Amino acid sequence: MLDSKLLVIKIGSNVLTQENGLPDLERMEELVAQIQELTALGKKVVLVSSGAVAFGRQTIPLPEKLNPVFKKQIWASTGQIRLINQYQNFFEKHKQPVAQILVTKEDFRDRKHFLNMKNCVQALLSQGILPIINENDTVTITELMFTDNDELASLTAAMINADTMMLLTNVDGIFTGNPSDPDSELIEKVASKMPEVSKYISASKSSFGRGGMLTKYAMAKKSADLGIQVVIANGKRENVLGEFADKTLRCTWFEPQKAKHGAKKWLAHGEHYYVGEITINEGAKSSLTAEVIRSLLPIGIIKLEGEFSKGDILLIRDETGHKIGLGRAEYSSKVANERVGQKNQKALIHYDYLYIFDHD
Ligand SMILES: Nc1ncnc2c1ncn2[C@@H]1O[C@H](COP(=O)(O)OP(=O)(O)O)[C@@H](O)[C@H]1O
Ligand SMILES: N[C@@H](CCC(=O)OP(=O)(O)O)C(=O)O
Repeated sequence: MLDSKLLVIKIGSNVLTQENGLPDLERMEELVAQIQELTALGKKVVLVSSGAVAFGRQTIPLPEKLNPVFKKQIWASTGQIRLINQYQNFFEKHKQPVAQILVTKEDFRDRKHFLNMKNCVQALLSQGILPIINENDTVTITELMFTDNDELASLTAAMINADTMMLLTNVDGIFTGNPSDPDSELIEKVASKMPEVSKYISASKSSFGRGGMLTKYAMAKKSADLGIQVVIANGKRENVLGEFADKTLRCTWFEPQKAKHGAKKWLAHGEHYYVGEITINEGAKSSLTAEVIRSLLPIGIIKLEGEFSKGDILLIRDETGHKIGLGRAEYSSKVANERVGQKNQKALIHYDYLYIFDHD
């Protein structure tokens, strides 16, 4: 494990609930105390916490047949108050001010929104205030939803250039089979050149979780590729954060790759957020996938689809339709359409705002 200065800690619903579904306030208070110990060591922490729905469900009984969307909205909106109140009470005992940030997927799509959010988190951290982030569950329904808070944590870690992301759940990490099966072993390290470990992961979830281990794995892998070390560990474990700081923690650790710079990290998560699509010719493809990557000029573009503005994310495909990367538009689709295929035109995607997918 590597040293850490700025970390995103994600706490899953299961960590904060007991088996009977009631909030596990003792655990929550413990984790708050441990976060304070990390802060005392000079580390900066951003918390991504689930638990709103689980806390709401406990206090607001609803008829079985009520529309599930309404149920989620009612439990999330009532539960989030309880969740954040508990955090505030526990952190107050350590004289630690906290802030609540509720976000949607839209906030990560638009680069201006994204930068506003990033600046806000940084401003809070610079004043010694601990941000607690959750999804704004009352307005995010279906396609507006994050897969789960593991995705939100991973976007947050990329946004603030965190060096570490910890996903705290109710198992010690990724096992070679069902974690409750005594023959299953914990996978302690995941490196980029290792064979896929996703084959071990079943779609089963713990009782109150949303995404399951598969999204945790996918998000951990993506973050590690961007240069962020990732730890999947058991948030129910005594002194989990202390052991992390001492580098003695039993967990699954994802080795980070060479760090990518900020804008590329934003783009790397843009696969679900692109507004337009461009198809490029073979010459442009070899130039973009070469060792020394160049900007994408209109001469290499064959086709443009969708209406986009300057700053929007575009998906890049080759002539066979294969997705090869993402980039940020330097100008609108209106201007781009006038320049397609032409020589001596300004790049539609600048090198600094280009993210090429790993190709096999
Ligand atoms: N190979 C595996 N190793 C570890 N956990 C697994 C594996 N396959 C499935 N899981 C399940 O993933 C669950 C954790 O994911 P999830 O329910 O989303 O938790 P959280 O609420 O903390 O986000 C574990 O409780 C476990 O049941
Ligand atoms: N935003 C939701 C959390 C959804 C979620 O991703 O839960 P989990 O899989 O436990 O991290 C809530 O606060 O209830």
